[in-house]
Parts: sequence; C-alpha cells; structure tokens
Amino acid sequence: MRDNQQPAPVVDVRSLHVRFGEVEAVAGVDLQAHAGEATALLGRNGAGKSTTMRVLAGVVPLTAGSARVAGHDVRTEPLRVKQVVGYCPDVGGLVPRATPWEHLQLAARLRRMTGWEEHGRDLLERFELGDVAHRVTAGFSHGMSRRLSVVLAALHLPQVLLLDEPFDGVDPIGVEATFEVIADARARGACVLVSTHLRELAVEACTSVSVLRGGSRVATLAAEEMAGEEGARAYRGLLD
Ligand SMILES: Nc1ncnc2c1ncn2[C@@H]1O[C@H](COP(=O)(O)OP(=O)(O)OP(=O)(O)O)[C@@H](O)[C@H]1O
Repeated sequence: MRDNQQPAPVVDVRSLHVRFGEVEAVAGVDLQAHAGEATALLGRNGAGKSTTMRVLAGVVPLTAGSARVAGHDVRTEPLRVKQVVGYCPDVGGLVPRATPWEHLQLAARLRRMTGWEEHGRDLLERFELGDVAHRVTAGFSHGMSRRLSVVLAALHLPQVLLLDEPFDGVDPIGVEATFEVIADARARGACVLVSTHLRELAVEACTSVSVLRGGSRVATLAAEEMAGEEGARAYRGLLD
C-alpha cells in the first residue's frame, strides 16, 4: 500500500511512446490498472490498442516513457514480465500443425507447470474446444482460433491477463466463456486488460474503460458510463 492507502497499480504505463519508423503507433499513453479489476482499451482501428498490449506483453519494445507490469519494468525485465503475463495476441500465435492439446502441453512445458491437465481440459470444454482437442489447428475458423488463444493466455492463472480482441468473430458461447475467464481472473486478484473495438462487450466484461485515439488516451471512464445509448453517444463524442 502507498501512503494514501491506494494499492499500487499492477499495470503502470507512463507517457508511453512507440514508433515504427515514420509511424507513431503510440503517442503518450498513460494507463493504470489494478488487481481484481478489468480495464478495457477501446478505440477505432489504428488507435494504438494492440501496440500498447504488445509492449505490456513484452513482445514490442517501447520507444520512450515507461511501462511496469506487476512491478517489473518491460524494458529491463522482459522475462519477468512474460512470466507474470498471460497474453492473447490479436492475431497469430498458433502453430498450424499442432492440436489444441499440444499447444497446452507446450505452454505448460515452457512455464514448467505441473498438474495443469485438469484445468486445461476444463478450459477447452468451457470454450467448446473439447471435441477438437486433438485436431490440428490448421483448419480452425477464426473464432475457434480466438477461443484457443484465450485458453492459452489463461492456462497458467496469470497475475496479469492481456486479451487483445478476444471477442473478434467469436460466437455467444465463446463470448460467455471469455467473460467467465475474466471474472475468474478478477476473483483471484488478477489484473485484466481487454483490447477491443466492441464497446458493448467491453462494458459488460470490464470495470473501467480507457479510450485511445490516434495513439493517445483521450478518456478513462467507469464501464457503466459507456453503457447503453448514452454510452454510445459519449463514445462517439470521444472519437470525433
Ligand atoms: N509493426 C508495425 N510497423 C509499422 N506500423 C505499425 C506496426 N504496428 C502497428 N503499426 C501502426 O501503428 C498504428 C497503431 O496500430 P495498432 O495495431 O496498435 O492499433 P489498434 O488500435 O490495435 O488497431 P486495430 O483495432 O485495427 O487492431 C497503426 O497506424 C498501425 O498501422
């Protein structure tokens, strides 16, 4: 606890800048997220949501500013960051010739996990991937791949769960299962970040919403302030 009795944020991003050559993908984002809460990153295509998530997952280097995850600096402690994070990337990440079960085995081996099998099976069932657990992912639909990516992010019960576009192309059962994963993570005190352009699902899944536009954060609101017709109007106002 800090002096003012507020717990320190688990995700602490200060003046984050990420540049790819001429492109400034993230141009000064500040973001704080806490244990037991779920924060949505909302914004239009190209707003900088995925790049921010990639920095927090330790897979893209920042250009300036700072980002700390569970107390670890992404710049100087990338391995520690990868240990505490469960990351569902917005695209890719799956091996076409491997089955879901083999993906879980690999993820568990990389993290030296033991006794994960029952939890792994349960996650696959919850995401209706039990029947295809031993089928290679090459023929998977977009939604099936998304669901498996969420399962892989959640398998090791990470302290920080980063879900980038987890609802994209996912059917209602997959959406419901993702809500459950987020709720479970919050209940065990994890910090959850969900990047999406789907306002209504963000509001349902999360406690607060940070809106990005043009690589900067333009607002952070309680999720209920972004709900319904009024929330839709408020959101449009932030994007214009
Ligand atoms: N590796 C890269 N090389 C060059 N430009 C990039 C790279 N990654 C992202 N960008 C650019 O940075 C900006 C922000 O991209 P980012 O993917 O973070 O946005 P986003 O909010 O996640 O968008 P979307 O909702 O479409 O996924 C875009 O202009 C994008 O083209």
